[in-house]
Amino acid sequence: MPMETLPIIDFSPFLLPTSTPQERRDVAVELDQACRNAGFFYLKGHGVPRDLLDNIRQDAIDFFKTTSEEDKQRLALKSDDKARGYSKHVDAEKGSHEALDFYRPVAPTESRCGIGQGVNQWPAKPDTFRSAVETYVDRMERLGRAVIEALALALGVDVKLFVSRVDKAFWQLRTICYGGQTSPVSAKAGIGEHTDFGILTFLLADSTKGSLQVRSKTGEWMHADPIEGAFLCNLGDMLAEWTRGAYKSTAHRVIHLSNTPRVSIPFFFDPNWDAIIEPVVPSGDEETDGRYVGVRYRDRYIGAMEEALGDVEALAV
Ligand SMILES: O=C(O)CCC(=O)C(=O)O
Ligand SMILES: [Fe+2]
Repeated sequence: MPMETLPIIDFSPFLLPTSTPQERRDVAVELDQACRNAGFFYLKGHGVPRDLLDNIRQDAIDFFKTTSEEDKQRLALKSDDKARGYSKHVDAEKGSHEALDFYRPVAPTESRCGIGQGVNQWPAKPDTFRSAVETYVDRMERLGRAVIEALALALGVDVKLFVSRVDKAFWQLRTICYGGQTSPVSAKAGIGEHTDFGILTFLLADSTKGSLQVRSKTGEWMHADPIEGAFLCNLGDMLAEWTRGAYKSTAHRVIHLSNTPRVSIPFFFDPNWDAIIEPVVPSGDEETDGRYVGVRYRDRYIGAMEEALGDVEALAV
């Protein structure tokens, strides 16, 4: 299936204070359609300044290009939190990659930290990395809330209720590097087929084509190449839960075959750590109703992380 089948949505009329209610509604309807059909769309006119995108992308590229193994290991995930820091995922079948991950800080609730609880570990170099991440995250949280408002408008549900579940979003910012493939291919670079488990993912990536693939409605894999200046967005399992499956949390994977590395930066806009995610749309279909009974986001997150951590090579204590 050609790439054009993923919709490209201009979000600017929703953000502009001068837009009419109808113009805002039109954007909301476009988003709603994309969420019901592909579960993936490109978002342009998002209002995140270009220099913020360029800065974080360049710092992430520089980090992976110049950081020694020793310095990476100093940033390795801590054994309690298991979330924030550097990790190398090695999986011969699904593909391998390395990542430096940042999360909303969460204070430990018990005497010792648990999974997902802790503070970020910042690399010393590039020295602009921390401010690039913090400025970017601040803007991305605003964008995430604005998209949620648009979806609430389209779904005809209480905006305040929707926003109250994401106003302290447990965001995750991953910086990922897929190694360049040598010939013959030694360790396959990539990430196995999965759905994201949060609400919305906003992907920023370098210009590499042909690596990220999305499962289409008919079950075929299609490439989702970057469009400069636009985010590639997809929905996570929590949004499917909210809408009783009307919105699709679509499977995707990365198979990176190029001989140069690829750097990608997904921003995961997830619910508040303690949010209970219950469907917000009325039930209608007796067959599917039983499947959407509500989940506590934190429980879902911890379950998903325990599974994902199976292929992490080393954890620091
Ligand atoms: O690297 C990419 O393009 C996608 C990464 C991804 O799907 C994920 O981290 O959940
Ligand atoms: Fe993903």
